[in-house]
Amino acid sequence: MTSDGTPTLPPPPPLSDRWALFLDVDGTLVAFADHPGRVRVADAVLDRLAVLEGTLDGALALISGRRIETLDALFAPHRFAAAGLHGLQRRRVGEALAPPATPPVALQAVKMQAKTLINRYPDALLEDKGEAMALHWRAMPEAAADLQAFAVQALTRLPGYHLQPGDHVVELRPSHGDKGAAIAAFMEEAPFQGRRPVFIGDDLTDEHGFEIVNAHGGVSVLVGDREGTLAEHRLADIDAVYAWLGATA
Ligand SMILES: O=P(O)(O)OC[C@H]1O[C@H](O[C@H]2O[C@H](CO)[C@@H](O)[C@H](O)[C@H]2O)[C@H](O)[C@@H](O)[C@@H]1O
Repeated sequence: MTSDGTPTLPPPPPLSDRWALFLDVDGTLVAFADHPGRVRVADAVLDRLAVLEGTLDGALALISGRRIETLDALFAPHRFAAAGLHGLQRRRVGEALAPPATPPVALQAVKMQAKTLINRYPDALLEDKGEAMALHWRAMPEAAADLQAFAVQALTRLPGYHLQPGDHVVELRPSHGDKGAAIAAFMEEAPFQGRRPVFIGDDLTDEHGFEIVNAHGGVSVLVGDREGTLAEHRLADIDAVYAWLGATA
């Protein structure tokens, strides 16, 4: 039972090779670190994902807030099917990645102002993701209020943009697309089409994915114990994800 009195969610059923597997990255496949560049995917996890991609006939995709270019570096030498920037980017397996879009001039100005603000908080971080940007305070929680207020104010100068709250982070990203839309698009195509989707994620942005997967009669899995989720199953932590995937990290 959670603190608000709702029943604890059950664990997901065992993975079937007839399913389509969609995986969030930070907080699901990799443990959090103070800096986005300091995470690492364990070799055992990489190896297991490569095996699963084969047993699922290619129906495996990473669904992340990071850019796909960053995912390719993290998961090298593998290049999995992926959605990046919370669904703004999407790449099928074996496909070349579309060149990055030019960020709007207004976003460049916001990034410059964010740099000035970040200078007051040496352990906070501006992550420049091209068309999107993230303000991180994991290593400096006292910066949270100022960074969130800055993002709310900056949003008024960014038509077509959306404020994406996350785990010790607030992001400004183009409003079109989300993780659910990316999963739905994969489900329209081989090798995902006709399979039962399963999506595992931990953060608020993953709720879009849970909603779509539920609508497809799939298996939605929250990592951790956040309240108010649409997920119908739960794994306690990253180690439980590894165990469910059959990866020994
Ligand atoms: O959708 P995800 O794959 O979960 O990506 C969400 C964001 O993850 C990264 O930030 C988070 O992880 C960092 C590294 O552990 C951590 O320092 C930060 O506090 C977390 O919010 C990434 O930096 C973002 O770009 C992603 O959108």
